[in-house]
Amino acid sequence: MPPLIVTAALLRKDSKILITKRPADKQQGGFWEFPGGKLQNNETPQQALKRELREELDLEIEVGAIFEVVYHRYDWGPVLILVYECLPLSEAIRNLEVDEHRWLTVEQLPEYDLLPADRPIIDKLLQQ
Ligand SMILES: Nc1nc2c([nH]c(=O)n2[C@@H]2O[C@H](COP(=O)(O)OP(=O)(O)OP(=O)(O)O)[C@@H](O)[C@H]2O)c(=O)[nH]1
Repeated sequence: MPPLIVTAALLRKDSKILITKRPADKQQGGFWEFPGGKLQNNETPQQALKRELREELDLEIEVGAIFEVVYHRYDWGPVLILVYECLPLSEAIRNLEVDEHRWLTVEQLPEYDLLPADRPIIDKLLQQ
């Protein structure tokens, strides 16, 4: 089975990174993650990220360089996660499709239950 292509934003502000909590009723609900989502139809990854951040958080972003690519097999199938460096273009965030959001230092990330596929991303951040 080909992997599900997913985009995720490494959104940085004042040396902190944004994580969001998946709603309980969603697949893998209750886990924290880097905001983003699946690629739709003809979208580029950058377009998908911008759309997802708008839908989930009412936030406009600038998408920068790729930070990491993660291949992970869940029991329901594989995902390929494209993680991009991103910057917020405004201050306010609304929890439209997420339960909560937090700005964390890299050191705080391991204290949160992030999705299993995100482990290599956290490790890379900790190494830098
Ligand atoms: N956005 C995001 N997805 C992740 C991360 N890590 C990870 O394993 N995933 C997986 O990638 C998939 C993303 O799907 P999603 O359900 O969030 O995407 P979406 O918003 O387009 O979904 P929907 O339109 O069905 O609600 C999920 O299976 C999720 O488990 C992450 O850090 N960020």
